[in-house]
Amino acid sequence: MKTARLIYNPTSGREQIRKNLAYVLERLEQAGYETSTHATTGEGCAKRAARKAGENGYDLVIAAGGDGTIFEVVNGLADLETRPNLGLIPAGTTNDFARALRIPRDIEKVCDILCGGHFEPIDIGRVDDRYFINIAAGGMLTELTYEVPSKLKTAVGQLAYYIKGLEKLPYITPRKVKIEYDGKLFEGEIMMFLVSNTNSVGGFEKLAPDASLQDGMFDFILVKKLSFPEFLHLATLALRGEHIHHPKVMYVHANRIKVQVEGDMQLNLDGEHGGALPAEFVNMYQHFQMLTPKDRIQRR
Ligand SMILES: Nc1ncnc2c1ncn2[C@@H]1O[C@H](COP(=O)(O)OP(=O)(O)OP(=O)(O)O)[C@@H](O)[C@H]1O
Repeated sequence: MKTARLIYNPTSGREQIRKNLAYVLERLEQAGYETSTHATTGEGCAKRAARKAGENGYDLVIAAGGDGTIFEVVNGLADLETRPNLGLIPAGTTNDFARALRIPRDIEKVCDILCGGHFEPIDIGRVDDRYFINIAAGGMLTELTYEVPSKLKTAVGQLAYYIKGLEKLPYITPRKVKIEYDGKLFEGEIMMFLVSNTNSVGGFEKLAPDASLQDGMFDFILVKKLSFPEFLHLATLALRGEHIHHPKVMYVHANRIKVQVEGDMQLNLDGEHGGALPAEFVNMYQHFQMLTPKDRIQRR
């Protein structure tokens, strides 16, 4: 019999996951998995539980929660020589990664995917000894994902990010950077940068419109210095995926990106605080096998 470890965050999103546990376990059993569960208790718990599951030889590790839970699970497993397959139950507020993989929130459909046996290889990103699955970002507004209080997210969902964002807009200033990417160089003042592994970031589905999870490349987006009205215009273009043609935006594909900054800039990794820059981002080609919908359209 195959073995699965279901690691879930009982506080994710609107706290639905616990109610669905019995159903999920029954479906996994029918699909031939002997499954055990682990409820996380706080920061770092999902990472430790995933690591242990990997070391104990589980065939499948399922992360149930928001992007933060998946981030921890991936970080617990990524540097193991033999890694279990990954499954995902989206139960967070934004669920960018699940959205990128076209994994719905409906629990029956999620179980169809978990039990369907359709695996796809996926890339992940590495920064020093840490990993990310969705996005690494620095600069303007990128700190929002970990500054928004969990209670506010539970109450109003994604709107919480926009409320906090408006509060911060007047305090934003550009930063001087030196960026090396696949042998090329950019030097100048920027508002923000995004190193994206998927096309779905912060609830914007078209922020990195060409991103593929299987090509060994990041979509690298850089927003150069701009005025407040220019920024607002850019934000509206971003909703339609048209920002990449804006003259103040640089959009390239790269496998390895090194960012150095003058002064302080904090790093955001998959929505969590990732320390301060400088940093080097490396794409780890098809590092995991992941359960995905059979009819998912593959890019590039
Ligand atoms: N039992 C718990 N009580 C409080 N916090 C927890 C618990 N278990 C995990 N956490 C914290 O929750 C964070 C991850 O939350 P998660 O991403 O799953 O949900 P979310 O914040 O609702 O969703 P999203 O990231 O999509 O906005 C973890 O990094 C961890 O610090």
